[in-house]
This record gives sequence, C-alpha cells and structure tokens, in this order.
Amino acid sequence: MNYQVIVLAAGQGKRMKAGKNKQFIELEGKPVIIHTLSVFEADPWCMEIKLVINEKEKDIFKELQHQYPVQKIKEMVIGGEERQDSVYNGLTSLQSAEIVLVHDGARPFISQEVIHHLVKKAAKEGAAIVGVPVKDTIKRVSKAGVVEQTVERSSLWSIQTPQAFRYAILKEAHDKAKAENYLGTDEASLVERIHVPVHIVEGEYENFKLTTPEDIILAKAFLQK
Ligand SMILES: Nc1ccn([C@@H]2O[C@H](COP(=O)(O)OP(=O)(O)OP(=O)(O)O)[C@@H](O)[C@H]2O)c(=O)n1
Ligand SMILES: C[C@](O)(CO)[C@H](O)COP(=O)(O)O
Repeated sequence: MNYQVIVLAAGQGKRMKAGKNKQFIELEGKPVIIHTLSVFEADPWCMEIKLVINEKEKDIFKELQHQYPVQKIKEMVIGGEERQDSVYNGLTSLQSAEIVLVHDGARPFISQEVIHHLVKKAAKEGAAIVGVPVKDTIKRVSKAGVVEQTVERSSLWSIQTPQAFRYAILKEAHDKAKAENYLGTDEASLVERIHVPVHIVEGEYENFKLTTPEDIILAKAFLQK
C-alpha cells in the first residue's frame, strides 16, 4: 500500500519559547524535524515527502537536507500564515496522489505500525485519523473560572497526526473551507464539514506534539528509554 505525506514545519513554535523554530531543537544530537522525516524515509509504503517550510528558513532547511539527506523529499514547499494554509500549499503541490497523509513535523515519535493501520483504514474508508482516548477527567469551565459541567469521558479522544485521506476528499474539504473562510485546527475538522465520516485509528500516547518547553524534557526521557 502506498501513500504520500505532507510534513509540516513552517510554524514559528511560539509556545516553545526556544527563540527559533522548534523543528531545529536537537534531540540526541539530531534536529526534531530529522527525527520525524526519518520515520517516513524508512517506511517502504511512503512514496514521497512534501516538506512544508517557512520561506525565511529555506537556507537552514537546505543545509539540513545536505547534512541529513532525505531521498523522498523531491522538493520543499513554502507554507502559509496558518497551519491550514501550509497544508493547502502542500496538497496543491502534489502532482498526483491517491492516499495523502498530513503530519506535524513536531510529532517525531510516530511509529510505522500506527502509520500502516491508518493508511489501511483511509484506503478502505476515505478518511482516517490517529487519536488516543483522553486520560484526564474533563470539565467545561466558564470564563469566570467556575466548573459548569463534568463531561462524559468515554467518547472523548485526543487527536493527533498523521491524518490520512483520499486526495479528492481532502482537496474538496480544503476548497470548501477556503471559499467559506473556515479555519480548523486539523484536517479532519474540514472533512467533517463535507459530511464524509472520519474514522479513528487508536494511536500511541508517545506520539505527543512538541508544543511547550516541558515537552522537550519528556522527549529526551522518551529517547533515553
Ligand atoms: N503556518 C504554519 C503553522 C504551523 N505549521 C506546522 O504545524 C505543526 C503543528 O503546529 P503547532 O504545534 O501549532 O506549531 P507552531 O505553529 O510552530 O507553534 P506555535 O503555535 O506555538 O507557534 C508544526 O509542525 C508546525 O511547524 C505550519 O507548517 N505552518
Ligand atoms: C493537528 C493537531 O496536531 C491535532 O492535535 C493540532 O490541532 C495542531 O496544532 P495546534 O496545537 O492545535 O495549533
């Protein structure tokens, strides 16, 4: 089974407060983005990687590509203002595609096993995403900081990437969102708006997104495991 993947690295990493794009933070001597790309480079099902970058960081990424060559990157794509714009640019740069995955460069611990479950599901159903059941008790809280409700947890999932779709479905969802100025936090939220059922594949808690400084401590601990 084959797929193409859009790997997103064009964000600023503001919440990480590292003074640079969090993709360049080193874990065990290698930048985060290289850890992430290595998973797809090693996966025989992955035919092509579209790496989406910030125009201003082109030279840094070219240097990285020189230092850590990734054969499946045929070209780098320039991202946009919002994550969704970056995905769109990656998507429209694909010449032809059947199954497309979208993955955050900031999730370096995705496993090949989960990717394969996801790709099989997307090939069968058209749309599939990776998630894990929430572990905490979840409450709805008012703006004044008072609990309004304890939400029933059994149907709540924390959603990760990769998210996988038949190309035509993801393109239609993005075109509609663009036309209606809708901004979602993930691809599935756009696909839900064109009424295509999105299937969940249970993933791993290790596939967390490096978002704030504590995540780097966790990532280092995870790599030493
Ligand atoms: N315009 C954007 C914004 C985000 N991303 C990518 O989307 C992924 C998930 O986004 P997030 O964690 O929000 O990353 P940042 O935007 O970098 O972080 P922050 O929101 O803290 O600035 C990251 O790999 C990031 O590089 C992107 O390609 N283009
Ligand atoms: C797509 C995503 O990784 C799913 O968890 C996430 O929504 C994107 O990042 P953000 O932290 O919501 O900006």
